[in-house]
Amino acid sequence: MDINVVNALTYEDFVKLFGNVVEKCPLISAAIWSHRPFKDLADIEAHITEFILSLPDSGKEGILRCHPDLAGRDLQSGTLTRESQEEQSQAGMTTLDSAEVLQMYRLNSEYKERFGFPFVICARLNKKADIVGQLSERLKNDRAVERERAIEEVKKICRLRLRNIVLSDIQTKL
Ligand SMILES: NC(=O)N[C@H]1NC(=O)NC1=O
Repeated sequence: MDINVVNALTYEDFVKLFGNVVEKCPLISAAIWSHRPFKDLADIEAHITEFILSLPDSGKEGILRCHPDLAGRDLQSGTLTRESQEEQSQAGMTTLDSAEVLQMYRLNSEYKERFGFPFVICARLNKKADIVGQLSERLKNDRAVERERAIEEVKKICRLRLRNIVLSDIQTKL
């Protein structure tokens, strides 16, 4: 994908294309559009990171709360975003047996009860066993540490989603 094509996009098309690089947070792409022209994809990523890190803790937690649970209700009812569906599928979350679904439900609930936001991890970079292990492990963190840890995962998810957009045909997404 040519960065000049991206830089020529209207904000409507830019948000349509990049609006879900951070799950259900199109506000972020709408905000960084004004930083055009971008040098390259890494520059877009840097602006997204800068925006996220500039938020107060409540804003960062708001971003986390826009994420669906792994193997949660949205997956069961088929209401995940296309990106999240692909990611959860790659991590093996769509083929859990009923005992594993129950285990995820319990751990996700415990996590949300403790922190007030859902457990977020870059599913593409983790297999099923790693996700369960990390979920149990990160439950031990204190809230501030865990908030930053989860935001790091949001950045990883964002990087891979951006890369996916570049590799695919821009026209098919507009
Ligand atoms: N809760 C959570 O981590 N959700 C996600 N992770 C990921 O890679 N895609 C998601 O939707």
